[in-house]
Parts: sequence; C-alpha cells; structure tokens
Amino acid sequence: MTQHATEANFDGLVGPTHNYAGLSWGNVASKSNVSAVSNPKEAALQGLAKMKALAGRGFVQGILPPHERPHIPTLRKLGFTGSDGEILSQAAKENPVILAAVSSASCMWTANAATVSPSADTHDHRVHFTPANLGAKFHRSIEHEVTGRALKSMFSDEAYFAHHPALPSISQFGDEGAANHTRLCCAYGDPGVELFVYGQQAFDESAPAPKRFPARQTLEASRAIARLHGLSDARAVFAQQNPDAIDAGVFHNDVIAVGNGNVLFYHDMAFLDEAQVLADVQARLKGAELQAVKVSSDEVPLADAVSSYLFNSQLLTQKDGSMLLAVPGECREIESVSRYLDKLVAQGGPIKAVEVFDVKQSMRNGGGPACLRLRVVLTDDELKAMHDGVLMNDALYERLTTWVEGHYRDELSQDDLADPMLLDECRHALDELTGILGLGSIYDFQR
Ligand SMILES: N=C(N)NCCC[C@H](NC(=O)CCC(=O)O)C(=O)O
Repeated sequence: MTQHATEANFDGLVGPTHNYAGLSWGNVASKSNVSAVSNPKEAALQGLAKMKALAGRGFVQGILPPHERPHIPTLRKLGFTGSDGEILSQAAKENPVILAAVSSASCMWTANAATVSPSADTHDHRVHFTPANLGAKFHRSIEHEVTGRALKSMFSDEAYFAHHPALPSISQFGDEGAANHTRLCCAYGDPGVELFVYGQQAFDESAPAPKRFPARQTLEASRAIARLHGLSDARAVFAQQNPDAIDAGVFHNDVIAVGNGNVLFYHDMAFLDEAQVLADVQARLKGAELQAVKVSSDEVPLADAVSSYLFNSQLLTQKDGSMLLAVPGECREIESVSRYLDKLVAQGGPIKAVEVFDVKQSMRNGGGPACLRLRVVLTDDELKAMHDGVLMNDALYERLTTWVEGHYRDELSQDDLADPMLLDECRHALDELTGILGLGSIYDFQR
C-alpha cells in the first residue's frame, strides 16, 4: 500500500577551503574563474541562507557536512612524507594542482554525492544509496568514502536504509550521482520512474559521444546503479544526453533538465532522442500524465541556458500542490532567460512561482541551486528513523551561522592552500561541526 512520503533536500554545507582552481575541464565556469580569490565565508552563508529560506517555506531541508580538506591522507598516498606542514609545502612546490585538488570544497555539490532510490521503487522496499565514484575528476574522486560514511551515519537503520559502496572508480563506470538521475512520479510515495541520463556508452565505441568535452556518466554505470537498487524495468528509463550539449558545456544533465512529480522541465537540446525519452517515461508513469515543459533554443539559446543555469534550479512541490522554481540570481541577469521566466509563470502551467537565490560563490565554480542539494524521498516512518540532528530549523541555522562566522576566512587564494594554519583551522572547525550535527567521527583526522 502506498505510504505518504516527502521529498527532503540535503544541501552541502560549503567547506572552509572553497576556492577557484579551474579543476573541471568541460565545466565552463570552473575554467573561466581559475585563480580568482574566493570568499569561503560568503559562500557558506549564501548556502545557509538558501537552506533557511526553503526550510522556512515548509520544505524538509537537511545538511550534508563538508569533507576534511586539504586531505593529507591522499597526499601521503601520492608519496608525500613528513609532518602535515612538510607535506603541504612539498606538494605546493612540486605540484600545486595536486594540492588544489585535495583542497577543493567540491563535496558542496551534493547532487553529485549519491544516487538515491526511494523505497517505493526498490525491490526490498528500502531507500537505497550509492555514493558516486566521481571518477572523471581527481579532486572529486576522493569524495565518495566520506560521503558514504556521512550518509550511513544519517540513515543508519538497516530496516529502512540500504547503503552500497561506490562503483569501481574507472572511466567505464563513471558515475556522477543524482545530477544525472531524475525521478518522476504521481505522489512521492507512489512507485515512480527513475530517469537515468548518461553521456556515453563505455563499451561501444561506435555509439554517439561528445567530441570536445568528456562525458562523465556512462550507461554502464547507470545500469549498475539500477541493478544494485533493485529497480525493475518498469521503474527505470535510460536515456542519452545530447552529445552536442555536453560539448557546449552541459557537463551534467542537471544543467539542462530538472524533473519533479509528473513535470519534466528541459531544454530542446537536452536529449539525443527526446520523443523516446518522453514515451518511455510516460509508459511507466502509471496514474499520471507526464507534463513536459520544454524550452526551445529560439526562446533560450543553449549558451544562455548554460551561463544562467536556468535548468540547475530546484523544482519543488509547495503545500498547495503547485510548483516553485528556485533559480540562481544569474537567471535575472540574462535577458532571454528572465523574459522566459516571466512567461513561464504567466502562462498558467504547473510552475506557478519563481524564487531567486544568490549562490554566486558556488556558481563561479559551475554549481547552481540544484547542484547544491541531494534529494531523498522519505516516507513518514523513514523520516522518523533518520538522524534528525542534520535537519534545518531556526536554532540550527543560528548555530551554523555563528560557526561559519567564527571559523571561515573571507578570502582564499591558491597560495593560501599551502598554509598549515588553514589545515588546523579546518580540522578545528570540522571537529566542532560533527558535534553540532551529532554525526560521530566521520573524518580521517578523527579516527
Ligand atoms: N551540476 C552539478 N550537479 N554539479 C556541479 C559541480 C561543479 C563542480 N565544479 C568543480 O569541481 C570546480 C572546482 C574548481 O575548479 O575549483 C564539478 O565540475 O564537478
């Protein structure tokens, strides 16, 4: 029998080493802001303000903690030796890109943290989690272990939650998590349709693929996740992203499409075979008609979609059943997009309201509102069974704001990453954070 369920959003709390290192080839914003001076404090406060605003509107809002950075255990694995300070200075001298990679605060983009299948879809009726291996980028490939620990700590009851390790970290099984996975459904508690969007087939060299930029997600990875989560054919659809869009800077599907409930909001360049995607989803969406809200290239050119991050918006169901689109501020700075948003609300479709969020610090690294959150659909019992210390409310917001104000710098350059004081500051801050959130010892330096 269908149980009542809610969509909870878990935002990545921006870590104290947020910086611009130009690490993501294929992600236009990351490359164009390389070496800019970042403001970690402002970044974290922008993220917290978004979480507070959405919690205040009645959405279930949670937090995923930042990881330990710079990550000394990874530097040791790469042959750097000595004290932590010596390791940092050796790495800075020999290969500053490696130091930048192990210092990235990239786990803030929790849409890439994991793929999550709600219990209504899975064979054993538990919520299934698989942290993404993020093997396409070195700085992101070191996230999945701690992500897995955090998720296990938050969703620990095995009667309700099942955790899988990340897929093998090899390009053929490149997995970018929920950024390439959208769930469509009637009510959240009903069995839904999980749409896995991949960039490339790894084991078929003749299949279509992007030519300029890498496809980070493979069909082989998507299928493996569906098998692990026990999704039947009736619950899963696999579709290829348009390779031309990847070559234009759409490095994840969530930069060109977002779905919620029975609504799929997407650009006409999103899919290689759009008609097939819509037919496959509709065929599995029992009891609901798929509402396709398609944006044409004439109205919003692909380049504007990429620079505004129109589709990297959160599409949220409000209390009255209507939908809210939470967009980044850049959408109001680009004329075609701003005009389109006004039309979207005026035309009377399922999306009734637009709310703008300032997440500029994250946007400069290619992360919009939707990148910053991981969606977890939970029944009432599952919500009760999870660790509630990570759920946002006014008191936690105040506590975390004070914590950020007390521990974060307001300027960080690439040279600062070798500062041993930064490492100390981060460990000190994170040690306090696991206490605030009640998460236990999830970091290597605490073990
Ligand atoms: N679309 C989603 N869901 N997520 C966006 C991730 C942005 C991230 N940027 C970075 O990792 C840049 C880091 C730097 O260059 O310093 C990435 O490319 O993986």
